[in-house]
Amino acid sequence: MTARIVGRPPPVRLSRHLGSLVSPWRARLLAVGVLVLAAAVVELVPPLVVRHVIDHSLVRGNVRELGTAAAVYLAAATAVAALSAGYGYLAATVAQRSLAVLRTRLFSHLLALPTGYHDRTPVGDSISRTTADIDAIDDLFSSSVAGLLGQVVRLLTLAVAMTVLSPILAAAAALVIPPLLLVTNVLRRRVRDAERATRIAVGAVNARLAEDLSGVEVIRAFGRQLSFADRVRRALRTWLQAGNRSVLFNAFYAPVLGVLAAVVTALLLWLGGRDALGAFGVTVGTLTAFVLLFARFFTPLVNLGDEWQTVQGALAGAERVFAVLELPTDAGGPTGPADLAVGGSPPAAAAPSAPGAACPRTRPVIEVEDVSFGYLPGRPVLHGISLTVSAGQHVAIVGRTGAGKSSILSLLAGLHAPWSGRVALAGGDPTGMDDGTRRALLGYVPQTVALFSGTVADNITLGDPELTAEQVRGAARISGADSFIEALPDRYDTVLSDTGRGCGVQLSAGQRQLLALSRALVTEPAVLLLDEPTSVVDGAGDAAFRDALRDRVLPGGTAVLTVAHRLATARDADHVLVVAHGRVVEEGDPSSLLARQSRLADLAALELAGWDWQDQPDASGADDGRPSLQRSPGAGQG
Ligand SMILES: Nc1ncnc2c1ncn2[C@@H]1O[C@H](COP(=O)(O)OP(=O)(O)OP(=O)(O)O)[C@@H](O)[C@H]1O
Repeated sequence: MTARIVGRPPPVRLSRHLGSLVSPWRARLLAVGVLVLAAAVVELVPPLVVRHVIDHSLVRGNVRELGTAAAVYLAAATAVAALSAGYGYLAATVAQRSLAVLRTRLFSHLLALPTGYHDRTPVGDSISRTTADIDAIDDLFSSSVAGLLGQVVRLLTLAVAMTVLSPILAAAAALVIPPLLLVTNVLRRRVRDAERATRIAVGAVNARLAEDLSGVEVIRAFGRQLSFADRVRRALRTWLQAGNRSVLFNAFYAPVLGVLAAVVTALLLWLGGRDALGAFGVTVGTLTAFVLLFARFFTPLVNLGDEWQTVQGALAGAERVFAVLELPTDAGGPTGPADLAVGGSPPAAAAPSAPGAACPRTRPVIEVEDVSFGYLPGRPVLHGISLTVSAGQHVAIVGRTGAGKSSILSLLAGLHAPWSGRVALAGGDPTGMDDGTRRALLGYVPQTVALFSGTVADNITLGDPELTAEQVRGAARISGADSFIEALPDRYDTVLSDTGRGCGVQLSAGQRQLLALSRALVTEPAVLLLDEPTSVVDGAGDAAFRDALRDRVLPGGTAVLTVAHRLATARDADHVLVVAHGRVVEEGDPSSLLARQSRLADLAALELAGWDWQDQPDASGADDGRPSLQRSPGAGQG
């Protein structure tokens, strides 16, 4: 499945997403609305008190009412402050809770997205969406949303109050509306575009940082610090330019509104000064109160302008977050193995002591039937591949670099779906398995080992509490990891750093591979997919693992499919497939293949002579999988 983020979701989806995000906190939001409305209404009281003081107390010399007026003024102002604090607090709690949910939902969704999405999306970009883009929404939700809501309600109540106070003054003030709408619309679009560009630039910078920092050893070893720093500087410059555009457009908004407000206020005062309003019954007090209300009317507008950048940044961030959430995941409903467990036992419980004991010897556990597949449309890398592996059988795939060996394993691991043909593990589609079935059924060692922060045991169990210390040790003994783990400071409780960096203990590449093997073995799976699992383990370690596989894993009924790095692995297998250019070009049992003139025999002869057959790319298209003569560095003469 091709999962790509194309463009942005239509605005209606954005509001639907944001709505569904906060909907669990409807009651709190309702309380926020009520408090906002109450604050906006109470806020009308101070100007009306001023009008009363001018028209009734000062003009008529009735100073005794001033004390009451002052008390009402103070009470109203205090009530507004209290109500604002109340709705601000409630809105912030809704923001924090809903964004915590959003972060978790986004991360879970990222984990469930098709492998193809992660193949094409830099890790830094995904990190940027889960952190910086949600932070942008957080900025709006936590600190601004209640304020913004308050400003909008305040605008409406002030507009109503001004109209009620003096329709003629309100009509004069309404002259400000057309230029106001024009300015707002132009700046809104500009700031939104700039914020969108900013969010994309932040994603690009994060992607570059993640990539460069994970390759820091290469950069330093090759003396390329300056050039890589320059690449980051260029990405940062794009971010800065987008940010500057947003700030620039935003900076214009408040001053332009200030000028518009001043023009209308001056007009009102000018009309008042020429006594042009007396005919309409506009008193000095009404004019004063109106001007005060009008000034207040502009305060929320200016405040809205100040928050414009935050709002547009949050909307641009929300677009990127929801664009990912709208991508379909791989989980197409559990379609577990049809009848992995003979006699109906669940696969997890089927093999308490011997790996794969649940599978009958004769039926294929791994099935690949006439499969074609590619990562990019129109560029197939596998053509009509077929293979089967039965319980207790070991099949090895050999072939040169880029032949398509790992692609076969990744289809079987359910990381990709085939274009055509059928892939099945114990009769089930590996892309649709639920987690429990997958865990019971499949042990997979990919070519690149990923370790996570945590202890050695955590890395073997991947945090599965069902696995016992005895099972962990058992798996490590089979893989050969047990001996080096026992030598670590806290044995199985030794804390590892995720990538061999950081504060934990660092492992060698070979030790990491043995740990990955233990991880694959610990659930005693019915299927083992091993992609060059001992390629950087020394010869003795490789031989020990091959022995353990033969003596302790295969007899339990586990079906093993190995991409062989060394031909010794292929020799040990029950069946060998030679793959070239995405096709099976030869297959058979290794001893008969080696006994006659075959591609496997050619490869064996070359390996014996010290020629590295595997590291030669399978890209020329000219050969048919027969080895070319390339001597491996440091290899001895045969
Ligand atoms: N994630 C991917 N996206 C696009 N193309 C890919 C991807 N992974 C592999 N390919 C391409 O698919 C082809 C087969 O790759 P694959 O990794 O299956 O080969 P391989 O035989 O396992 O090679 P090696 O021995 O080097 O591991 C190669 O041409 C490679 O460029």
